[in-house]
Amino acid sequence: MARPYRSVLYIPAANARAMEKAQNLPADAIIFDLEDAVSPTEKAIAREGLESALAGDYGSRARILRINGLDSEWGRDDALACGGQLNGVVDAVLVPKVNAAADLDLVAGMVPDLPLWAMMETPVAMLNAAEIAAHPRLEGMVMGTNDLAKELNSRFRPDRLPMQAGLGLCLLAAKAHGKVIVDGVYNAFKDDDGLRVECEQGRDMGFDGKTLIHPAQLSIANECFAPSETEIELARRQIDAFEQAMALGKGVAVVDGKIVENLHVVTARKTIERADAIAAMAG
Ligand SMILES: CC(C)(COP(=O)(O)OP(=O)(O)OC[C@H]1O[C@@H](n2cnc3c(N)ncnc32)[C@H](O)[C@@H]1OP(=O)(O)O)[C@@H](O)C(=O)NCCC(=O)NCCSC(=O)C[C@H](O)C(=O)O
Ligand SMILES: [Mg+2]
Repeated sequence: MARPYRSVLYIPAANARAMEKAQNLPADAIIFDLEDAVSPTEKAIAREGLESALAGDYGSRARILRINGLDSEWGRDDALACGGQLNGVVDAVLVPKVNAAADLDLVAGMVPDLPLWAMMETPVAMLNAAEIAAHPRLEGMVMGTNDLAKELNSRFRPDRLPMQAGLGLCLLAAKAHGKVIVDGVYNAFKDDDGLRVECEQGRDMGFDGKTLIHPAQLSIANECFAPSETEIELARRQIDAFEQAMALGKGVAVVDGKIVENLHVVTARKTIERADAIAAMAG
């Protein structure tokens, strides 16, 4: 059963209180951030505190550590820590500003045992999305829409029109290679309506979930990226109707006036699997 990634919460790795609090927050995954959310003066101290902080009880929440880039003065030590003392308390390593598959090779060499994730947040990464997604150590992609907007000199719009090309290229690449992909953050963390619009857009495009910056954003992401009761009920009826049609020697069923073929049953089964995985996580 695939693990859900509806809500992926960033926490600055220098914020001990927030890291402890997260052990009881309803996030599917947590990104402990050593990069942008931690000031240069705190980076080494934050890294040193992670071994005990991450050994806390995070339950079934995936613990993903975002390291600094290898071109920074901290990145190499971050990566070596993931391959050393943090191995065992980290579930995956998130590499910022990946431009090409070769960037992942460098981290893979320093972190032999953990799955890698890639921040997709530069124009060249959008153009190289297919080779990045194909990397054998890559488990998932995270859209970095703030950095991408900065690089593109694009504006933030509710419809995210300027982002669509990049989002689409990364989605296609992730899906083609069977990798997880989560959408970028919504900066206005007190604007629930705006967050919901962006979650629904990302969900409808095919993203697995959304990265978040504040606990107040969790419930909306969890709701939007989970199958609704109506969708689960429809999926069950589609499966039943198709099985009955097959038993009668037919290849097609009709539910609520719409055709149901084998491919729709595949989607219906995925809906039920997602609902079961979410229920298993909650239980
Ligand atoms: C945005 C914040 C700085 C706001 O913090 P604050 O003013 O402290 O918020 P609150 O007072 O409302 O906090 C209430 C309680 O919730 C806890 N809290 C806050 N944020 C988090 C969190 N992210 N995880 C867990 N817990 C959190 C506070 O500790 C309060 O607890 P209590 O004391 O018990 O009341 C802050 O939310 C924050 O720092 N968010 C994360 C920012 C971050 O990580 N940014 C970097 C990642 S985004 C990025 O880089 C995008 C990407 O790369 C791109 O390019 O797009
Ligand atoms: Mg970024």
